[in-house]
Amino acid sequence: MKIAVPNKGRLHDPTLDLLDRAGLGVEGGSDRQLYADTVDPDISILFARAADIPEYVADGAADIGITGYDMVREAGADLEELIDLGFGNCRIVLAAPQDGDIQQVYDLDGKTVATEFPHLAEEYFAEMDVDAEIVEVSGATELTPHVDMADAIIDITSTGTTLRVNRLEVVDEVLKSSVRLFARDDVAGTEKTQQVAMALRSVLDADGKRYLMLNAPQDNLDAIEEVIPGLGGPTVMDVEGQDTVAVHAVVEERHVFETINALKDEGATGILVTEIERLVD
Ligand SMILES: Nc1ncnc2c1ncn2[C@@H]1O[C@H](COP(=O)(O)OP(=O)(O)OP(=O)(O)O)[C@@H](O)[C@H]1O
Ligand SMILES: O=P(O)(O)OC[C@H]1O[C@H](OP(=O)(O)OP(=O)(O)O)[C@H](O)[C@@H]1O
Ligand SMILES: [Mg+2]
Repeated sequence: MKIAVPNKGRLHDPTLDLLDRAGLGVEGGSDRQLYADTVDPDISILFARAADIPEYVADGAADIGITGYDMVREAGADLEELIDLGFGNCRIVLAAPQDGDIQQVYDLDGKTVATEFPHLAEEYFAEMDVDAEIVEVSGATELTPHVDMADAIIDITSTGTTLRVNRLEVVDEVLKSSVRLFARDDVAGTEKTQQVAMALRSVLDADGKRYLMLNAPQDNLDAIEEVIPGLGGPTVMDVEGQDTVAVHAVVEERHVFETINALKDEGATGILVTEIERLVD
């Protein structure tokens, strides 16, 4: 099984970090390598440009891939989306100079739009029934309206800083994107793919959760259980030869502070809070 992973850019580090936390750490450095092994002998990594990953997976150079949804849509690749990995959140937007003539997409009939996403742009204007000329650029798209190359752009925004600095404003949203795990249809259902998906999901599920351990007086167990919020009932274990039970539970990080205070009030002792690396159901 080969997983295609961004070789550089902003998606590289978070992707390797996520694989590592999922127990699929990449062996050896990843600098400028094309292939790398993981700790699982059956799983290797193919490093590729984020934009090329959809095609590599579709063509069989890799089996599954991690990249932005925008990249998959731009490539027009027919891939199955398995998990939203929750990072690389951004929007592809139509943007035009602030206080200019372009107030809405329909103002672009007969006008020019610069973008690194010509395929998405074609689809978008076809859907809007607007006849705009699309100019493909390979970067610094935000400059083009100021050098009379284009009347508007279709580009990525997340914080909005780049648009603001370039005196552009959003006219319409074309696509919402985030980094996701994709698979070719014929491998989406295999056991190995499902195992990788489960491992990645277990890391996401553990995010923001804490493991709580404590000792509680046996006769106050009901009150103690009441205090521990949600996420499936706590695990209770007898402590031999004592009137005390050990209680373990998974708790949302944001509830830890109030929960500990409430537990103390109910007579809990030896309270331990630890991080959770993975949560497999
Ligand atoms: N500002 C951003 N905020 C959040 N996600 C982003 C942002 N810019 C890009 N992305 C996501 O990351 C993906 C890859 O962008 P990135 O800039 O890392 O690649 P790249 O431009 O090809 O890298 P490089 O220019 O170094 O080759 C995009 O397709 C998008 O899904
Ligand atoms: O809304 P913002 O938070 O400002 O982010 C948007 C910018 O981020 C990306 O560029 P990136 O930083 O990847 O540089 P690049 O053009 O070299 O890819 C994107 O192409 C935008 O220019
Ligand atoms: Mg970029």
